[in-house]
Amino acid sequence: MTFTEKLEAAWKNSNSLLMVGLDPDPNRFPPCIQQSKQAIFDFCKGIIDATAPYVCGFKPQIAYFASESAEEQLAALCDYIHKTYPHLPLVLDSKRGDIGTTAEHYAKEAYKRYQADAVTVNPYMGFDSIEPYLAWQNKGVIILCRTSNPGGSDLQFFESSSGEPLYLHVASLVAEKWNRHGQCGLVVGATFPEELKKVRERVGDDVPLLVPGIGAQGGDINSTVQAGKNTRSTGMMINSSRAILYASSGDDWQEAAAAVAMQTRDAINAARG
Ligand SMILES: O=C(O)c1cc(=O)[nH]c(=O)n1[C@@H]1O[C@H](COP(=O)(O)O)[C@@H](O)[C@H]1O
Repeated sequence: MTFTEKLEAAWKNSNSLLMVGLDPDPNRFPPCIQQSKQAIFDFCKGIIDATAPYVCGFKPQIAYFASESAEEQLAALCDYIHKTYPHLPLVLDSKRGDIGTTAEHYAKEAYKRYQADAVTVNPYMGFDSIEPYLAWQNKGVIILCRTSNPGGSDLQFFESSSGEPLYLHVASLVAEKWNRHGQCGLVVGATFPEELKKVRERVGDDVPLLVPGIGAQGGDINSTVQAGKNTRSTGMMINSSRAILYASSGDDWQEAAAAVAMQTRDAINAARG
């Protein structure tokens, strides 16, 4: 099964476009978790089990694991997700970008070491920095396009001689040239619904969009869904990390995370119509 097929099945069978981001910050763990020798694994496993019924997938952000020398815990979590929730896509958020020979190792890191179904990458170095990921034909490559952060406008709005902003140029390159075997997706922030709409119009129904920026970053769910959904009312992995992970710092942290995940999923589904 390819990443795209797994994602389509997850949208359908889970009836959800919500992706839960795993950004474990030990400073924000509930006290009951903090003493554990593998607190990062235990916290993320608790979040995964609490929110699995409401999501179309999970998105671990590698920096939160690597900064705590917890790569082994990340690998164990990825293994846990695949064994316990084999139907849910795992998107490793690592935003790698380098020359081809190095990118081959970044691809192996994502798809072999961490068993990711897809990985986020930075397109700044162009196609030969993306091509090594495409060699893994069943895997997904989610390419940064119009990011959710304010600073994204510093470069992504830069206009080419034809007057087209860079983020739309990236969208066209991906949809028309780079998207071999239907492997590619794009990252577009929920904080920029106008641009999200333009990207969807540019790429059509079949390029999945990873859409961070609701919850903690303040993106509006209804605007996001109206702008980014495809004609099948799917097409998006709408990410929420902090709003779900840290819904409560008390003993009820799992129940609170589950409640926010369910509410978010339901709000997204209400907007899908
Ligand atoms: O690639 C990403 O997931 C990503 C792209 C982007 O433009 N903005 C963005 O916030 N993200 C990630 O989404 C997560 C933040 O989610 P929140 O905690 O819900 O704001 C972090 O892991 C970010 O790295």
